[in-house]
Amino acid sequence: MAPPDPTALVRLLSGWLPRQRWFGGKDRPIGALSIAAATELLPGPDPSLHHLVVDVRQGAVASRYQLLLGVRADLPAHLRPGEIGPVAPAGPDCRGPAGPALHAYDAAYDPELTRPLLAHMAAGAEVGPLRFRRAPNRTIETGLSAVPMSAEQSNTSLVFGDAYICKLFRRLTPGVSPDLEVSFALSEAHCAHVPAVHGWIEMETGEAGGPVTLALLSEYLRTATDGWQLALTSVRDWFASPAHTGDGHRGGPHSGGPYSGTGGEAFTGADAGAAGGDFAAEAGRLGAATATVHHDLAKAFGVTRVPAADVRAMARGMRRQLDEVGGAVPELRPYVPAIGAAFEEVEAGAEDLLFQRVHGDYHLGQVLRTGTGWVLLDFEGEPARTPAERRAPSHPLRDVAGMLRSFEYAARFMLAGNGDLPPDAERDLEARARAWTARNRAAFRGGYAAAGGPDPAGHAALLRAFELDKAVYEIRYEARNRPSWLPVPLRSLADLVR
Ligand SMILES: Nc1ncnc2c1ncn2[C@@H]1O[C@H](COP(=O)(O)OP(=O)(O)O)[C@@H](O)[C@H]1O
Ligand SMILES: O=P(O)(O)O[C@H]1O[C@H](CO)[C@@H](O[C@H]2O[C@H](CO)[C@@H](O)[C@H](O)[C@H]2O)[C@H](O)[C@H]1O
Repeated sequence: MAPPDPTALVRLLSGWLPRQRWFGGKDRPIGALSIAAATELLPGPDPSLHHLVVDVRQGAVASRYQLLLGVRADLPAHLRPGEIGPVAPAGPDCRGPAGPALHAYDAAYDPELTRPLLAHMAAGAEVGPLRFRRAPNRTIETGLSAVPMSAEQSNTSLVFGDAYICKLFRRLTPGVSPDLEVSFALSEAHCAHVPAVHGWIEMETGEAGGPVTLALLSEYLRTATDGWQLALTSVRDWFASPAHTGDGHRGGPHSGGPYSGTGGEAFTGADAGAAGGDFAAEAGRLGAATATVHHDLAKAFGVTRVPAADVRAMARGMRRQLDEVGGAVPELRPYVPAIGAAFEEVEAGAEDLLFQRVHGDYHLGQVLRTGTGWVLLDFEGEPARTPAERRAPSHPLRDVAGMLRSFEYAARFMLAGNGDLPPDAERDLEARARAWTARNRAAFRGGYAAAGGPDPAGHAALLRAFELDKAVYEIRYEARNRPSWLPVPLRSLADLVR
């Protein structure tokens, strides 16, 4: 089957792309869209599969996305949710419309078309500029069908049988993806806290920085549950448990125990440790796993002594982001002076620090609990940062701050979901949310320090600045991507700037 008429496709993609969860520029209109590369992966005749690289310009911002484009004469019902629209096959000169309309759709949802990706990786195939790779000393079982994950994601992941998960990066950045680079290095080092990497797909572009990573194939952890879901279950359980004060009955008190607010996070009153679904032991183990991964990252990529001048520059970078987000999100403005003061404190007290590769966008949705322990995922860094920023070494407490924020997020998210409550009930839940957050943050910090990570208590100003910087990032992220979530990070600012 001939490839679709590019003019019609460009028009359809301009309407379809902004509706996709993974499209990063939803807050700006598309100025121009063009197809930078098209590779026929399966000629068909029906269906056919094409790999597209699409360039999008929005004002001064240029971004690049990839798409697996399926084309069929008839679109079965199960593929209709991925429909992009009707296209005519390209004419002989590849421009004019010719023949009856065909259906163009997102082929990530079509197991018939995604199955060959696995076979290509196993064989180390090369199709046009696309290179399919198998990791050294790893096997890839072929013939498995893929089911796309339903999770809300920045990318699209396909689960092949129950053996592999293949993440198709949606937004492409020059060179090797930090996710592949870091996951592969840790997998080769047999780090127990990352899934094994089995293969990847890359594209030769001739640009500096080497081939662009298109996809990452990892071991699928079938029985794992993600940290966000586990944390929400624990908060829900704690919110629903009968009122008690942590004075010893119902299995308490935990207020004198190891997770009772070490590191200046004391809480009183409601005892979050007395609820059935207590998460603190898991939070402690997660802290320890994080310290182990930081240790393995330092071993694999090295450690750099960063002079105080660069630490000052980092604090000024935080200030710049604060001003940008404050300009775009009016609700942040009342907090700008206090947040700015925290960044100035780091700038004023700057000293040399040891930097290394870190996770970069660390939160409860990036960790899975398997039967044997915690596993870390998605070493891509924050989607809104430049590739150079994502790859740059940083202080490991940046990740600690990300996870501390995430405990706060889980409790606030559950709080926000309770609608209008009588004032007493609202006060009670607010106190419970604070108690749960304090307990789990303390447990995580304790586990991290005990396993050899830099002691969070010894770097209080730096950790606070990282947390505030993350909160500012989250406010921009939510304003752009999930406006109904904006109150979640905003409401925690009052506590954070106290
Ligand atoms: N190896 C794996 N085994 C099981 N589930 C996984 C694995 N990798 C990712 N997942 C699931 O897919 C979700 C999204 O993965 P992630 O790498 O964070 O993608 P994205 O970059 O698109 O956010 C995770 O939250 C997790 O639930
Ligand atoms: O898509 P990614 O996982 O790479 O990360 C982006 O999206 C995350 C949300 O899906 C966002 O995380 C924020 O929400 C989480 C709950 O959904 C919460 O656990 C995090 O603490 C909070 O930062 C992340 O910031 C963003 O980069």
